[in-house]
Amino acid sequence: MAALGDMSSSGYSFDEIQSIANNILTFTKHRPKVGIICGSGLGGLADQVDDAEVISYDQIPEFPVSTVAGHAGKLVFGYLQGKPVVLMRGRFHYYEGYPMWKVAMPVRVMKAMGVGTLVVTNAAGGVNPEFQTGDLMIIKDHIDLPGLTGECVLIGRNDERFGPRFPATVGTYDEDLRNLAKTISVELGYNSIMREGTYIMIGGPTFETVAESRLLRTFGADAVGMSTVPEAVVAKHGGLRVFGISLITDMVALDYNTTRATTHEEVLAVGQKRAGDLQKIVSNLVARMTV
Ligand SMILES: O=P(O)(O)O[C@H]1O[C@H](CO)[C@@H](O)[C@H]1O
Ligand SMILES: Nc1nc2[nH]cnc2c(=O)[nH]1
Repeated sequence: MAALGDMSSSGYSFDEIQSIANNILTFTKHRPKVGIICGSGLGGLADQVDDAEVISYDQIPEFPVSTVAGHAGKLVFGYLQGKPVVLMRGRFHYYEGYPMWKVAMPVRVMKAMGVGTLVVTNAAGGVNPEFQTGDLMIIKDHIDLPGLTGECVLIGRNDERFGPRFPATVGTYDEDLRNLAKTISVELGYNSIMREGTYIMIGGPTFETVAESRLLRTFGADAVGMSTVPEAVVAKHGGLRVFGISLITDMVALDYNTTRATTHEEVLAVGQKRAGDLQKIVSNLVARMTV
């Protein structure tokens, strides 16, 4: 194998991704069909995985490590509601200093392991003034702010085996899965907290100023965070079905008459309090999706 990461701007080659996936599969008997990426403080879903086999990221030579509180840095293989899954307890963020391709590299590894559906979860700030802390938002669409300004995850040489040079991103978030999640949330009595909207990715790690929050609202964003979009873009590029859901952990400040400032501790605390609702939706969704 060539030195890993030779193509520094575009990441691991197709063969390298295949080899990383094959290496990981030697640690587990499971063969996942659904990949789930857990957002900040939302890794508790892993406790519901049956027959779990856990691999630390630091056991996998080519994997980055999680450096953010609330991201444990483990791959969890097993069955969720009878479906073979792999969960990432801990994702990688651009602000940790990883190049964008590396942030989303695990999605290609998941695909190489046989995953056909990606579920992404995150903690996000509410930008839509009608939202409240603790709401859940099905992601209907996203705004790739880094991508629009030259930091798209697909920058670099393209290997058509990963996907086309100029991929469409319309319809990234699968409509059938979104409808199924809406049905499930009604059945579970979550309609009063369930929203649907547009997630905007900022690079972070700074939380938004008031002026920036106003700008994000003007752009049409309903929720803001520092993740998810590169993963969803790489998944769509590779032909995966994608479902995304945000837990609104705080409301951004849209006026200057506030002394309130978002902290990561607050994000984790709300995550701890409300993660159960998000986990119920995701586990019921996985139970009822075809794989
Ligand atoms: O998107 P996840 O990983 O849930 O994390 C969110 O929470 C952190 C900020 O508190 C940021 O990393 C933001 O993106
Ligand atoms: N305001 C805000 N809240 C968050 N909660 C989780 N991520 C974010 C973010 O990027 N901004």
